[in-house]
Amino acid sequence: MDASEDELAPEVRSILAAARDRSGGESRVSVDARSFPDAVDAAEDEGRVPVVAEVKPTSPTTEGTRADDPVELAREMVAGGATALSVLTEPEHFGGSTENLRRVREAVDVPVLRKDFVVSEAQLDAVEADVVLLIARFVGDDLPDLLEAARERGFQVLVEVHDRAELDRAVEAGAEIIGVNNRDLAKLEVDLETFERVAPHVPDDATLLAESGVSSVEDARRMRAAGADALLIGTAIMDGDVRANAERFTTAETSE
Ligand SMILES: O=P(O)(O)OC[C@@H](O)[C@@H](O)c1c[nH]c2ccccc12
Repeated sequence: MDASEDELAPEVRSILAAARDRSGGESRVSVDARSFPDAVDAAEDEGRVPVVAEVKPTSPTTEGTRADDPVELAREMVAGGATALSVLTEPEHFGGSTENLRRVREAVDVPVLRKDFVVSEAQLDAVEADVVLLIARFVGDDLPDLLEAARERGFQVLVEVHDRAELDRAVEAGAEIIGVNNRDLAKLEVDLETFERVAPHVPDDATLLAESGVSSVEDARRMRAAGADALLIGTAIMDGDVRANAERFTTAETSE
């Protein structure tokens, strides 16, 4: 463990340790990806706020587990206007699975993001997805190689950053889809100012996501005003009627 890992919340250290032990797929995947930037543009043209709705059965910061069929939840989210979906595949801390992702991607026609803690090339082969997440803080110096390895397989790549230094590394590596995570992985606390601080430095041609902590229509408007092309929303959509929740956020700029 390097020095910066000492600063991570214990839950996050446990997630990372588990991620390092996880095996990859049996053979190399080749993905015919649905374009995420095009889906974002289409939503925008139709007057909807581009929302990536997340199927997240549980998390270290959520109470309880939602046991509903992920496919049902996914369909409801799309019916509520979601532009894309994010599906947790991390099994031990988020209740996810690669099987959930496979089934969801088969059931909907929007782009689907694989939400996991991928730290090695072989893990990219665990399941097909339209977009795969790489977390700058966790992949460290391997970011350029993993980005390249993911693209060779046909994935689009969402690179998650939390501060200016990580953003610079993402841009340097050639990231085209960038997410600023409002949740600090050291303390697990959410602060929407994180996005506001980092967003002005993101190149204009990147597709920019605000991730985590968007819990109200006001938060959604605030992130959009700060430059978010799309919002990644989990808890606030998973809690209650997912269709109505998704609709509330996708219409945040056209409702009262
Ligand atoms: O539930 P929230 O606060 O709306 O957050 C969603 C998403 O941003 C969060 O689940 C997340 C952001 N980055 C991650 C990395 C791995 C697992 C999960 C995440």
